[in-house]
Amino acid sequence: MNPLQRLHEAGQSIWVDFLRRTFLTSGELSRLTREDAVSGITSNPTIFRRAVAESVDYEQPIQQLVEHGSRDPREIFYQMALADIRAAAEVLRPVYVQTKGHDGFVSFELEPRLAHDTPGSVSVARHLAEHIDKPNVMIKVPGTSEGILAVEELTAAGVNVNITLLFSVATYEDVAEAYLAGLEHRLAAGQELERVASVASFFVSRVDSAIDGLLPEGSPLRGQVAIANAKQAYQRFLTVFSGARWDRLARAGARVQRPLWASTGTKNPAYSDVRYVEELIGPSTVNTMPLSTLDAFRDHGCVRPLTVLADLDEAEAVFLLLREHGIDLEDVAAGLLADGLAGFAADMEELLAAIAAKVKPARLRGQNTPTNLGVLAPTVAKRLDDAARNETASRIWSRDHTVWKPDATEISDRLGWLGLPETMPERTGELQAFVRQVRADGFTQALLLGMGGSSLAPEVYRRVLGVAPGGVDLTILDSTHPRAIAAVERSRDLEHTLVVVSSKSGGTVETLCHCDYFFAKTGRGEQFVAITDPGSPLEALARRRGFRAVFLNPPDVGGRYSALSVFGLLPAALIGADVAAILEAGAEMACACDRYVAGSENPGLWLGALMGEAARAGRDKLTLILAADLAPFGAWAEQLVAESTGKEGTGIVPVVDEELGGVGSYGPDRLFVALGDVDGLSDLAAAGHPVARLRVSGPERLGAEFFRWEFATAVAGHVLGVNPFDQPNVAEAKKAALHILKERRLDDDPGLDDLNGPLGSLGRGDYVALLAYIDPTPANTDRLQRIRLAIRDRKHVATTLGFGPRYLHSTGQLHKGGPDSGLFIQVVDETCELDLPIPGRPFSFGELLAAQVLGDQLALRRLGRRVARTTLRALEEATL
Ligand SMILES: O=P(O)(O)OC[C@H]1O[C@](O)(CO)[C@@H](O)[C@@H]1O
Ligand SMILES: O=C[C@H](O)[C@H](O)COP(=O)(O)O
Repeated sequence: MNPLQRLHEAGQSIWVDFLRRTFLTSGELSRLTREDAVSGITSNPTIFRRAVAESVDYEQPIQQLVEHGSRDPREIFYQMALADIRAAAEVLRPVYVQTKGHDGFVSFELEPRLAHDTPGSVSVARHLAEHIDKPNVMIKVPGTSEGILAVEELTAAGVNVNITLLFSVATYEDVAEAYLAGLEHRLAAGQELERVASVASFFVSRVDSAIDGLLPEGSPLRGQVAIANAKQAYQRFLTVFSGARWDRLARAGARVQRPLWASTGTKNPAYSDVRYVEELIGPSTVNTMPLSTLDAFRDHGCVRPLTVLADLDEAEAVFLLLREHGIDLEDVAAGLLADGLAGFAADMEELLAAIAAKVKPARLRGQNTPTNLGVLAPTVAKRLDDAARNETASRIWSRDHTVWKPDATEISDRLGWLGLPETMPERTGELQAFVRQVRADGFTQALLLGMGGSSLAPEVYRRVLGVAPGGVDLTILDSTHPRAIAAVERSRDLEHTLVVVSSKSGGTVETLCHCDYFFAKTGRGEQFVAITDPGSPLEALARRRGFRAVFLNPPDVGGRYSALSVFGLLPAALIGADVAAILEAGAEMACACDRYVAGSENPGLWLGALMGEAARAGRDKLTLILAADLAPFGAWAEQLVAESTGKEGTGIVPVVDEELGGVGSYGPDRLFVALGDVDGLSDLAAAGHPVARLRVSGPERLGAEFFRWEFATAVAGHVLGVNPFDQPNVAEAKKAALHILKERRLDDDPGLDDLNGPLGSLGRGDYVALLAYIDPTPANTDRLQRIRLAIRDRKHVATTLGFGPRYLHSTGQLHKGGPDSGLFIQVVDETCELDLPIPGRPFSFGELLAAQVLGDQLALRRLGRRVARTTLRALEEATL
């Protein structure tokens, strides 16, 4: 017999304080049970943290779980850990059977966050016990006062409990009392007692570590207190589990709650490495040992039976002396409990972080491949360090509004986008069923009416993905130009067109006017569907008019953050896109942006830090260079970035669809971000412009890109110190336009301007925004694009192009709230012979558009911004 076997013979159960997958699968545990009389296992968050972080055992299981759709590190942890616990329970089952339920247990610890939550502990422990579904499993509950209350309830419910983190004899007694009370409940209820088992994990070596530090160097008390403390606990055990009260329970089949000596690995190398085993040998006890202690004891452990009962007088003397030193063991125990919980909590967090780092699927790894961040590299690196220190990503995921502003208004109720990849899969069935019915009812086309956040993502889906077999063709209308409306109307078979009215607020004037216009044309509610927030005026209108359906979106999702909500996904479903795959891609990116993924590994955090720091360093022209198959994504990202960051006099000016030029075309105010496969950036990088490349593996990855940019924009807002979820200046132009219409002030229009002055005013760091209130045809777009490039190359300033009123719901916020560096050139029709009335309104579409031109001009002028009005032809003459 080796010393371990002799220890077993002396009445002590030997458990190992260790767990790892290969420990089970290699047959090692099984060998230990055969050769070393090992009869149990304990685990805790530290053990799991080390198992995952310090071995390769979990690489493959994690990848497999990810492939099966698991994303959340916590969920992955439970899947893996519980699989291990079950497997260990199987290995130990023969012991359990042979000992008739006395031994052969595996312990799994509750998360430390439940330590002060009795109902939470009870419910999670019961759930775990049911879920693991093995008779020889114990759930570990900490010995806090709330934990002890849970022990009573759990015992009464027949759950095996291992009470952990016990340092004080008084607390030990409370624990034993809770166990007895739990058994008595069972007895009173006529339930069996025999299958209920429990151990009380009394920690040993940690007590010496704490007390030794309080004693003077060379004190003979050093290294004595932990064992004396445990011996006292054993004395209490003998008392509690004897006498009439216990006998009554024992007669009904109850098992004693065995003291388990935990923390028996020697921490102080000056002490014997088997000290906390040799000194505490006795019947009805368990010693859980780390593998090193197990090996040491097998090698040179000495079994003197009943050491736990030896030298009790000395133990008493130790306590007296301790008091003379003014050390209160109860205080020390309380501190050790608090430290123990904090340590396990930290290990749990680290464990989840380690899982998250492995979860990130290979295809999202290395997403951030900066060609050359040049001058920005140190500031971005510093920002990422700060983010790690301040737990920025973690706080964003915890929806902590103070990441942005001390006031929660329009922040706390705007963070729903973070959860969409997780929550929206529930609704895909509903969306697809709707589309099937629409098709079955003969609709072959769809027309989406919406502005900004309610139309830009649908437009990206439609233009990037096309219409799949089984989908309906989708057109988006976000112009009030009469010719654009007439063109849309002409291009479709209205009778077979489903009209999607999309507005979060349900009060956007353009959308409601479009809705009235097309409703008057068809008069059939079943041709219409609304997407809106619960309780909006559009919901009421849709119900009044008998729309075919009303899709209510979660109200905590802001318009420009709604691509992965119903606002984006219903239109995507209509064109036959694989909505589940879009969300899957979004979920992968959400996972890559997780709180546990730090620094440059976190695609959203990294991009946000880059955009924000670039803007702070004067490189506020975020120039997006998109691969051809992703080009339509630019308009969506433009709204997201501009409307989110352009406020309080700061902001990022997104520059999209500006053809790539030579090095000389650009000033030092640019940051280039390339998406997908694009060439031609090396010269810019070589010339010192910061250039970042984001890998996108194909259009089907749109869901991931939406999420990446949303997260990045939220981070950029944090870096700039603004609230990225409001749009405080949008109302100014809206109000002005409605006032003009109400007061019939269209005749006050100041007319056209000479462009020489404004163009001559352009300086370094400025940008020119072409605001086109003309028909947004491809031909007009081409002409405006040529003008942009000419201005850029001649004046070395960034240029943007937006059609009105569409841009009002996108970059309009930035124009008014952002930095005062824009020159705004409104491009209007020379004449417009066509106008369209709006049913039930005292103004036409032509008048609405004219009022919007004037309204925005007034709003810009009031803020002292440079604004000029011209026609396309005059602009060509002035610039080409
Ligand atoms: O979805 P709604 O409420 O019609 O709003 C459309 C757009 O208008 C804005 O509120 C700006 O006017 C955007 O933020 C929004 O995306
Ligand atoms: O149940 C076992 C305990 O968690 C373990 O023994 C603690 O040991 P430590 O003090 O070495 O961390």
